Amino acid sequence: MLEIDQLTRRFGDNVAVDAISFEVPDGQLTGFVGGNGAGKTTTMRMIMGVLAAHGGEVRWRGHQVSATDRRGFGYMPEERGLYPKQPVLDQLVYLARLQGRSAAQARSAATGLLERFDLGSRVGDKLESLSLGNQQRVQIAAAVIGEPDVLILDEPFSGLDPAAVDSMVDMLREHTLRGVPVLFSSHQLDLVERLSDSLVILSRGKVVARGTAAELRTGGSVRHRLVLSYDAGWVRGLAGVTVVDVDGPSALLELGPVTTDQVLAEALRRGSVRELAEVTPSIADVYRKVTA
Ligand SMILES: Nc1ncnc2c1ncn2[C@@H]1O[C@H](COP(=O)(O)OP(=O)(O)OP(=O)(O)O)[C@@H](O)[C@H]1O
Repeated sequence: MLEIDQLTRRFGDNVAVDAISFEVPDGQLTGFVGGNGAGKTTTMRMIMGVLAAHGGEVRWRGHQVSATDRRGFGYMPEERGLYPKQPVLDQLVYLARLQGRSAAQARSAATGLLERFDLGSRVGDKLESLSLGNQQRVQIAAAVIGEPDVLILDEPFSGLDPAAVDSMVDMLREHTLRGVPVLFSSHQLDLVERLSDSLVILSRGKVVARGTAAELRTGGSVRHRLVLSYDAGWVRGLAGVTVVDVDGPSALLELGPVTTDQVLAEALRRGSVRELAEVTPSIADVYRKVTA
């Protein structure tokens, strides 16, 4: 398990990452979400040691992470790490050699990955000659080629079409099955909800929510949608109810001490009721609420 404990980073007066703590459990895909400037890239850079922390620490398997540990971490940086003007195969072979593979092993691992990503015919091409989506695949290949102990991926899915996302996720799942903790950042909440075993939501340098998608969805107050055959404005005066929204005959409510039976009875007393149902918030709803 990778543990982030009270990690802090300032740039001048700006506290970009403010004493954040969370875990990236073994064998899990942890989605790291937050708006522009929330501090995701800065956190990942501190995890990788490319940026110094001003407080807190990163622990790997219970001890403070060392440079040697980090050599076993696969990293896809925001600025992407590969050389645009070099052939893709050569770059992957070079990286695998740095991880201690023999020339033959490195070549076979690199070729295997490129073939898997449908780039078998492009191995000799310069990176910059590939489409952006294919460049992205090669960047991900570079992060995983050393069979890393940990994977830190900054926006790995940006620019990928849905089929490419699925094939990347299948590949990442092979690493989580080996027990590897994977932390990936993304702005695509639907994707994060679908892929992640757990989520960490960052806002203005602080962790504002974390847990599985199910925990986050049900952790907040449960809401109910009430749809009437007449105007729902009267619910504003109903004791024990917080009115989130009223739009003509429909209302979104958070029930306090009052029960659904009581709301239903009151609504029926006034006219007919079309619907009273519990509403499960989406991760996007949860995100909007915790980052507001
Ligand atoms: N090298 C730097 N010098 C000064 N300020 C920086 C530097 N790097 C990041 N920051 C600031 O730190 C804050 C966090 O930025 P960071 O890039 O970590 O956010 P992010 O969540 O990755 O955003 P995005 O989703 O836009 O990539 C921002 O206010 C940013 O301007």
